[in-house]
Amino acid sequence: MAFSSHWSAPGHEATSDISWRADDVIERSRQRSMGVHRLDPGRSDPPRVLTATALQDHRLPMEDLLDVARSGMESLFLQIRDAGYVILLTDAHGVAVDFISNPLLDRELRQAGLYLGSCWSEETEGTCAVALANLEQRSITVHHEEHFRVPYRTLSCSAAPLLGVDGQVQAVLDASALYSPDDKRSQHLVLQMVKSTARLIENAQFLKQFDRNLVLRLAGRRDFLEVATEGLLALDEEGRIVAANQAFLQSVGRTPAMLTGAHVEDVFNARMERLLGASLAHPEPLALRLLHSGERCFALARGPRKLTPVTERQRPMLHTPDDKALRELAGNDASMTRNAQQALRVVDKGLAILLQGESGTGKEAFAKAIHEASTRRSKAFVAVNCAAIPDTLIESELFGYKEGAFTGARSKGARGKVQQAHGGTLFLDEIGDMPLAMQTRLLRVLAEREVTPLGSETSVPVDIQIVCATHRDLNELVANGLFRLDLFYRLNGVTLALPSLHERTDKEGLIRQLLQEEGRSLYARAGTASPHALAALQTYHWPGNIRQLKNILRAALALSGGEAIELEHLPLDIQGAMRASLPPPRMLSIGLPASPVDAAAGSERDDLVQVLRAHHWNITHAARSLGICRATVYRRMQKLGIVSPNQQA
Ligand SMILES: Nc1ncnc2c1ncn2[C@@H]1O[C@H](COP(=O)(O)OP(=O)(O)OP(=O)(O)O)[C@@H](O)[C@H]1O
Repeated sequence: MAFSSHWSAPGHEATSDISWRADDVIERSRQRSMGVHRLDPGRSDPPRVLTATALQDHRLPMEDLLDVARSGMESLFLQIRDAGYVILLTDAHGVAVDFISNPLLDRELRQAGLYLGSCWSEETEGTCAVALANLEQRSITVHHEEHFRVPYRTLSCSAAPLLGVDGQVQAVLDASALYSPDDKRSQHLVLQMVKSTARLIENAQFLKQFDRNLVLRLAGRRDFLEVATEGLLALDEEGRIVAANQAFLQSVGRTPAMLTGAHVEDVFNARMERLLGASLAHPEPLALRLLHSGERCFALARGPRKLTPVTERQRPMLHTPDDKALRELAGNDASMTRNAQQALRVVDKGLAILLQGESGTGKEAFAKAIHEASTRRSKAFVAVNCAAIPDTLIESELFGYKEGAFTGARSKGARGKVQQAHGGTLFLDEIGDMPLAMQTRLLRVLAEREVTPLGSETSVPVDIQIVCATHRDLNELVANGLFRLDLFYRLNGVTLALPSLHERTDKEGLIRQLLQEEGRSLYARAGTASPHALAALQTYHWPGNIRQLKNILRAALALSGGEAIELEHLPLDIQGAMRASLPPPRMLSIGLPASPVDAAAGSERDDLVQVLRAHHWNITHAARSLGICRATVYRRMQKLGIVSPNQQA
């Protein structure tokens, strides 16, 4: 097969490979859907849609690709949106990790399973384009009745795999329409567009991945070399092949394993010095010949990206993630630790971060800690509570206004919060409460990275990290038309769910830490609490989360005059919760005191029972909270006749 004719084809697939026929592939998949996966074609429910957190687990490993793929998806969407297409990018498991659509069709698309987070695999959905592009590593259209499941039989879906340099499917790009003509040939052009966008994304990803290598851009035709690269080869400084893109591998009929490590001089009739020389001088196409076939091709060499040498003076300016604040907030809680780790992975990647959690769970504190961990930490952290600003003021507050835009007290003009956050972080709290008109303006700022103050004709460039927070379910707001879907995509680059205080597994440590901090701030010494008071604080359900805990500790320390907090210094509902949580003593103890002489022992026993109960009878934890060793707790339990519930008959 001629090398150059290969490369002049729109995609890199071997189109003349007669063993591959889409109809056969679809038929085999339909048989598997029935016989192997045992699916019911008439089932009416749409595909499963992952929760925001589960979706994040699929998005995180693909961060780099998502970034590059976004541009390709947007340009494809612009070309075919008016024909009613939506664009999906799925990972290798068929999970839609990115999605672009017309928000007006949102409800209908969701019902059809075309949605962010939907799962398209042959095992669960039967024959569909995403699954087949993935399984067959080919581009394919699955049209109307070809879908296995009845609910999808109005859809037309064209999908192409994105292959990594190892030849494995990294993702699948798909364009789907809810309605289309019956004739499948109407989809031919769309399939070609999906295919060439997939190639563009693969190549852009390749160039990004190997920006520190010498890269040869190859094409069969000299004239198109600069505008339509086909083959890509990354070389190390000695001229060995580090990676090749799929188009090159297909053209020379090699697998990645066969080519990796080979020397470029064993592949082309060119000396490495000549290639290097070409990359350093101005880029002139080089005419090369492939040694194995004698075919001619043309190459442009791109030199490795120059790394700016680091001088001693510059070094302190370099970013080393400062995770101290995030670590402190995470404490010893597993889900907070995971949140902090994820935040550190995405910081400075240009992704918006969405924090979800009840009021007082520390969303703003977490947003500040993200700012501290970023390269932006020396710039402003600007917080805006979207729920607290009246609708009439929010526009000028966020975007600012030009002198003369208003009369009276506001006649002078002001920079909005977006501009104030330039170079730093903008924290948009209660984003779910932002009015729809403002959402549109915010979307424009995020897309165009510039802001136009009210009354002004000129826009100002802005560079901001966005962190948003909400206690509301944005998915539900989107479904009810109260939140723009496209803004939702822009904002939830990463979603982190902050646990409520009663869910935290390190509550005791957190209480002690805050007690110390509040004591130091009020009386310049660490605050303490009696075992009773500590147990009560741990038992309470804390509807107001950390903010409520801080306030109560502060008030209790004030009432105790800086001495150890006792139960009586705590609000009645906390005292009450403690008592209500105690089971009747009869259930817990044997050998009740028989005489008044034993009254003191009785109260000692009650105290110990309370602490044990607060720690769910975990002796280690109870011992730690009392500041004594486990053996002492056991000894006291024995002496006072306390038997833990799981040892009672
Ligand atoms: N892990 C933590 N350790 C210590 N203090 C914390 C922690 N998390 C939050 N706080 C403190 O708790 C209080 C409430 O936190 P914050 O204002 O960040 O909550 P929020 O979720 O943004 O609340 P809202 O939704 O009501 O705006 C603040 O005083 C904050 O400093």
